[in-house]
Amino acid sequence: MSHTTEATYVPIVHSASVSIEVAPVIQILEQLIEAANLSLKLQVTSIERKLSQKVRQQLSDEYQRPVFIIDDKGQLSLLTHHISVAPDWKSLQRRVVSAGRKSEMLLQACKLTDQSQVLDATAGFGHDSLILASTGAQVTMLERNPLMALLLMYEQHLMSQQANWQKLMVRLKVVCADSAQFMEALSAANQPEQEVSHSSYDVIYLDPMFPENSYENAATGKGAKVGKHMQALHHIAQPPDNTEEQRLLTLALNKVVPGGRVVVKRPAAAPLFAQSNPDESWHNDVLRFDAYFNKA
Ligand SMILES: C[S@@+](CC[C@H](N)C(=O)[O-])C[C@H]1O[C@@H](n2cnc3c(N)ncnc32)[C@H](O)[C@@H]1O
Repeated sequence: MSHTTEATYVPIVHSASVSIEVAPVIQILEQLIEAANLSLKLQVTSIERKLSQKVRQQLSDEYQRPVFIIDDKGQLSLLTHHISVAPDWKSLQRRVVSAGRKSEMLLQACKLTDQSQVLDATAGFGHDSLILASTGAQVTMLERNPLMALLLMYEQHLMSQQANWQKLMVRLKVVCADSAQFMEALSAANQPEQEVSHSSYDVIYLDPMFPENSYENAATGKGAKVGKHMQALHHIAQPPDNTEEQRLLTLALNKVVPGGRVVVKRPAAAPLFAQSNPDESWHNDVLRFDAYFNKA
């Protein structure tokens, strides 16, 4: 999707004593920004201090907006509101390997084969995309926040260098786009070819933001604490309102093949997405996956 908006300047901070070479990291990020036409411009800053937790908090307060940091091992993270997070796909290795056994509720709900084409319409840190792609399915990952999209693209680039991740990496495609606009444009003649290889998908997956307290049990007020990744996202992404939910569900149902499905992830006790009753639902104490079938 091409961006005509003015580029956002993003600080990217590293310690002067970092033990890796920073220039190649910046070069790759700039290449990714250019190739995906992201509306971002990096402002590289080297600081004398090490990036300890205290220094990260100071940087967060100083900038008052999301900042990229490159830590002393060369890892790229997004720092926002004192929290620094990275996709860290390696940490999912065990789940990715065992996901083939369909032990994941996400996969029970999505019912994929190695021929499936999936659209993850709310990619975030890409964790669910990895589980989806572990089945052999092809996954197009949509992320509308350009900082998050760049984090995903960089992670995919890094993991593609690892021999045991390469097969999985080629099944993922990260696109920086608003998913409603992307789905609307799927059948439009003017959609740039490099971003769209399909006019419809077997499964469209939605994991939209929800209010931070949605995991709480309505009766007791207690519940699962939101993880660090979600805490960070709550500072940079908003939950959809009812109109946006309706739009996303309607578009998604129109863009799955007959017999295909739209799967929506929700906190277990959250209200129905777009106030629509699912055709089937899977849940545990924390999460719910609601599936809507294209019965055409
Ligand atoms: C709850 S997170 C998804 C987490 C993801 N499932 C994972 O496993 O990491 C939602 C993400 O979707 C993105 N998002 C929300 N609405 C979107 C939309 N309409 N189009 C594209 N991305 C969207 C947000 O910026 C955020 O990064």
